[in-house]
Amino acid sequence: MSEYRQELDGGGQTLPVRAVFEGEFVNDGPTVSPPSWRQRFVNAWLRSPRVPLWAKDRVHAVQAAKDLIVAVLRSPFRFVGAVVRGLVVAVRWWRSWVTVRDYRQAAEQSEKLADKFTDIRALTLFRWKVTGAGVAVVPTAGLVLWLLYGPRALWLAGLVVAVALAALGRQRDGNPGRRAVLSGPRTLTWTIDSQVLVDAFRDAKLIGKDETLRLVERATRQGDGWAITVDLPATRKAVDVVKNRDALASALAVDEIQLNVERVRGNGGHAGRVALWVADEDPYSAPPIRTPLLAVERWDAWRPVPFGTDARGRRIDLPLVWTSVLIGAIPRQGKTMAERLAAAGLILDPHVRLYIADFKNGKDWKAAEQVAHRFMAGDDSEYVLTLVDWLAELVADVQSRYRRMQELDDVTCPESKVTPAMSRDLALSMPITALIVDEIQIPLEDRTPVEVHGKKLTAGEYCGELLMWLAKKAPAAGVILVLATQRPDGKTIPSGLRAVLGSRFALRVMDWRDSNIILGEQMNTRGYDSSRLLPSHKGVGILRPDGETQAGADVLALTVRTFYMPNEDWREICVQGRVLREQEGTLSGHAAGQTARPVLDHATVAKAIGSVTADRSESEGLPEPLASVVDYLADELNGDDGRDFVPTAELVAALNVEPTSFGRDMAELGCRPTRDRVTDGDRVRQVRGYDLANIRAAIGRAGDAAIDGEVVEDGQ
Ligand SMILES: Nc1ncnc2c1ncn2[C@@H]1O[C@H](COP(=O)(O)OP(=O)(O)OP(=O)(O)O)[C@@H](O)[C@H]1O
Repeated sequence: MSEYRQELDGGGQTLPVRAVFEGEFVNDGPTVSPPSWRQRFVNAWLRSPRVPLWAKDRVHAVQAAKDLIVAVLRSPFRFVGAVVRGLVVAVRWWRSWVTVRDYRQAAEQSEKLADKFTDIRALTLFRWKVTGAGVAVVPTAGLVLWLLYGPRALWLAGLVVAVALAALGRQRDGNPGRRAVLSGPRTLTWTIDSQVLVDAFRDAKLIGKDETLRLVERATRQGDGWAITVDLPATRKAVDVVKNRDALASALAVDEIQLNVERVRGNGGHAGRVALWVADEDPYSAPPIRTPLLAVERWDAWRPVPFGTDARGRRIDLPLVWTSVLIGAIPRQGKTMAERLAAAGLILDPHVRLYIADFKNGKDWKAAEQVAHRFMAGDDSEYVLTLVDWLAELVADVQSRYRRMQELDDVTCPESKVTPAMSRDLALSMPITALIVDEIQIPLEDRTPVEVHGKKLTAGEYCGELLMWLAKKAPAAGVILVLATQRPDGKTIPSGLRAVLGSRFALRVMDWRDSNIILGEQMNTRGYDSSRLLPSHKGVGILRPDGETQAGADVLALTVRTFYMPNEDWREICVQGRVLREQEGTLSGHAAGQTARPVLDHATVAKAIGSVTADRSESEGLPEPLASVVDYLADELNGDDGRDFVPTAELVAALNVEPTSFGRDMAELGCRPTRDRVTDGDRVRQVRGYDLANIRAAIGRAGDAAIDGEVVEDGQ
């Protein structure tokens, strides 16, 4: 048998490695000894569903002990309460008995009260007599007992009666009439009496009248609130509970901001398992917490950046590398603060290159000037055009990165993605690069005409195109976008751009539509609607992270309150960022005093992003029905290898339009139908339809008209 020799890393030492034959089972690992009986017992104990949770876990054991002490301390009061309720029940029963209520009601219903009146009266009289006899007998019996056995017998008899009354008056499920009409605040009673929680789920219509919950983890104190995990009945879904959090909050009599509902996923969870956490009070009313970044000397941009805390006070970090972030809110809700928090982590990593564009033109970003490779603060068209240049520079950079990555060996660059080592290697020149834009709606809405690759566009549209390309392609090459907008409406931020921004953070907005625009479609129906956040909750928003957060890998979105970073802290971080860059020799561009503008070839960039004509045509600015046609044929209009004719019947069916008016509207836009042959299975037929070249020409005409119109408007 031949033997190969394998060299160990570094040591130069060689070890013989036996040849391995195909199909041979190889087990080179250390032999695993079977678990001892003790380990087996512990494993079985921990896994058994029959062993209660308190016997497995210290936290639950402590909670169970606390519950027991509370129950013991409360028991005398509960007993007295039950006796009083029993007495009330007994008196009510006696009253209805002595007045022969059932007989009387039956006679009333059958309208024979007059006939039965004498009988009823006689029976009432008789029952009063029995009552009188009872009243006479009971004290006499008591006296006899006392004389015969002394006072102890009386105590014993009293105890028996009290126990009987307590049994009669004990709180039972579905006992109408036993509950006070106004039972006072319901808050937190569910932590003691789980029936209250079941009732709340029923009241919120999350489970049916005959259904109940199964307790997975009893109520325990966690942070400043109570946590409990329950299983819903089969067929009921945890996502519905998340969705109808408000109804549950109402049923539990707490503000919805205090109620945190999460679906328990992965191992130990399933589609019907819900973890609830109810805060004792508004978790966001406490003073804000300062960013922990103040305490660190430097940060690694590859580590998620400390962003804020969730309602339970858990720290939530925001992963930034390989993704891009969109932050949206109405003014004065903490948008800039959130964006600066993301930026702070990047500033404290001297290997990160920063492009910072502040279209708010305030002092919020001023301090970052000393670390930024490119920096500007302003809001007129001149700045928008500068941003366009930056974007073009970034597109060219990303392309050059991909080209260079192809040439790198697999050890340095295992995939077409920048690695931490690559991003820090100055020779490779592929640092993590962040483009941070505040008030992105300003450049996106800018109407300055620009001509790119022979096409007329507005600067805003071109910005949108470039940003879209970057958001799609750049994160893997180490270029991150962090965009914040004050106007999160559908028109301002093109849907194509929104779709490719991985992480979203929505602070308070005006209505659920705006919230969906930031967080993604249908998010309000899944229970995430940032328009419901309170105006007083500055810095509180819904985070839809791209990747794992401390709340778990599978959490769709969570409410986060950002850390607080006033200007002095921000300045301190920027100063530290500069010191670090100076030490590492990574200070460049604007921060290093270089004012040279990038040398750009917009034609190459436009060609690279390829979509200037086609993507732009995605409905925006085009009249109907051309916009719908363009959306439907998007890929075919973009590609050269698609078909060049589309049958009218296909368009009419796909767009669900009336054929005659569709033909007329298309003709008005200069698109006349022609006849062409199409293959339908084995047959070749001649049908009416439109040449794609005609449609492209119509798009061009309509687009030019739109831009010309805008220029005239601007000029007025
Ligand atoms: N996490 C937070 N905790 C407490 N207060 C905060 C928090 N975040 C922001 N704020 C406060 O909210 C106010 C608005 O913050 P910021 O300037 O970031 O809002 P903005 O949405 O960027 O405003 P604009 O739309 O005017 O640019 C500030 O006074 C700030 O102190």
